[in-house]
Amino acid sequence: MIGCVAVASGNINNFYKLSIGLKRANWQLCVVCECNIHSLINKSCNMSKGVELKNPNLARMPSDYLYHLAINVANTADTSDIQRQFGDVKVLCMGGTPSRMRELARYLRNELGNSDNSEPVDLAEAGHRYALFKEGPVLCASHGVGSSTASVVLHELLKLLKYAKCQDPIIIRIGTCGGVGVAPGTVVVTKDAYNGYLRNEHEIPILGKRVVRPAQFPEQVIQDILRLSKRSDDGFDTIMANTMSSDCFYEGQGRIDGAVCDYDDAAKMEFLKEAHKLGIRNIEMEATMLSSLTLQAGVKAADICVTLVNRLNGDQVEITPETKKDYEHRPFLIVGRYIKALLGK
Ligand SMILES: O=P(O)(O)O[C@@H]1C[C@H](O)[C@@H](CO)O1
Ligand SMILES: O=c1cc[nH]c(=O)[nH]1
Repeated sequence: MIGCVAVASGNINNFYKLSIGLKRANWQLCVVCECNIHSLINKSCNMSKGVELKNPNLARMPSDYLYHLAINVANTADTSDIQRQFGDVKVLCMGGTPSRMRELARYLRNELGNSDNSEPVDLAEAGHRYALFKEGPVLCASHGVGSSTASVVLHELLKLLKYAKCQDPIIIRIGTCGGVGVAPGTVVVTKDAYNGYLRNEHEIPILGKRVVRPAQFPEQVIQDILRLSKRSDDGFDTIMANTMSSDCFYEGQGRIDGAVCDYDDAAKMEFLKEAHKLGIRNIEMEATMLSSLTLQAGVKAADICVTLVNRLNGDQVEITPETKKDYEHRPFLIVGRYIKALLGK
């Protein structure tokens, strides 16, 4: 019955997304009322409270060692110690480098009115892979470069949020990217995430099979973020757009300045223009995985990235360290405001 609604609309893509969504929750009522994938995502987000991960195996594990974070959940039946340490978390911020995440933790400390002057403590230091800082109800975690490193820490952080019984947490990536037809320094809040085949989906091999999952971010969150950003106040544009995510910074993003390249500049430009036609205004390396994994987990998420270069004009990131620092700070402003509004500060 529900399948008929989507097929009759003539949009197979939506039908496929709905059928995946239906596996995740009882959405019958929503589908009858409205057959729009974005409103469904938003409704699914509004419905969840604690983090209910759809992995039945977790319930059978007496303990769980979050290996890359070096955090031990010694007793999954009684996680009171984890709840004491992380139970108040409302926002998980993620970004590539440990130093930027430390910087963000410092910035948010100030914004949230905490006068503590001590150095933020890396709670995942013993894992020697990622950095994890906590500033009140905000976690700031580094994820490395690309979906493969980011997905490892995201799986573990989602489990941490579940064990800590965090209520309605949101995960926000704060990153850098290449722009497609927008001025460097523009902040892009991702709507739909496209993979390197220019498909709005996340594709991964699982058990030897090609698994394809939807890759969108909840529009309500995007609108809330955009409402708090104005060019006249900020001095830069913050826009909603689609994002392409690649598994490689060089060939995967159509650069001609990698160690190898067997296409020419014209082919690169044709590809970038094709991406632009799809509403893609930035290219980074995590959005499809982040949107897809958080959708599967039923946790709200957003991706806020500043463009360092306009790829229609070139491949090299040539901005000065000062400009880079200034640009990297822009998503901090946006996310800081959003977090303050979320926490009612
Ligand atoms: O969050 P960051 O700025 O590290 O993310 C982008 C996407 C890749 O991970 C990396 C490539 O330089 O930067
Ligand atoms: O062009 C760019 C710049 C930053 N990060 C990317 O992934 N691509």
